[in-house]
Amino acid sequence: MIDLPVMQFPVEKLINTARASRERAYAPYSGFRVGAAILTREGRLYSGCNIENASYSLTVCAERVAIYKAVSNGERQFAALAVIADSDDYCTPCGACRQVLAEFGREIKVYMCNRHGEYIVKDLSELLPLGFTLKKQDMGIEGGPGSGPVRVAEPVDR
Ligand SMILES: O=c1ccn([C@H]2C[C@H](O)[C@@H](CO)O2)c(=O)[nH]1
Ligand SMILES: [Zn+2]
Repeated sequence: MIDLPVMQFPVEKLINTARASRERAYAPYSGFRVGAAILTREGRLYSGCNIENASYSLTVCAERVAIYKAVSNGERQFAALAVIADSDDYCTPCGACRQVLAEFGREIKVYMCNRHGEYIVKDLSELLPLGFTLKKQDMGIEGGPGSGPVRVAEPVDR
């Protein structure tokens, strides 16, 4: 793996990719259009936009769309994520997206942008202190999550 340090990658390119994806946001209910982009440690980019739904709760954030696109293309190692909305405020990822991102590492840089492309940047570990993880011993298997047979939950007595 090349493990491109994030500082070697132009942050503007990451943010511009997120901004371009925002143009494809499907947000007829909130009108709040969001774009995201995630950078792999080998330097590949995946983008996402928010996709809303008439049932509201099925809405998916731009960040998770980007993460899921990347992971479904075989990516697991991430350097940075950018998120941008059409707002003067910095767009910060929701708790669900922080947790989903944390599945793939705590050292990921998160660029939270305003409409002008200005940003604040923090490590995911700062955005999600004490986030939930399964320890090896919780899974009852050697390698931790993903490396062994799936444990099926016991049915609950009613
Ligand atoms: O970081 C965020 C915050 C909100 N949204 C979306 C969800 C919903 O479609 C709309 C309003 O919350 O913005 C994102 O995609 N990312
Ligand atoms: Zn979210």
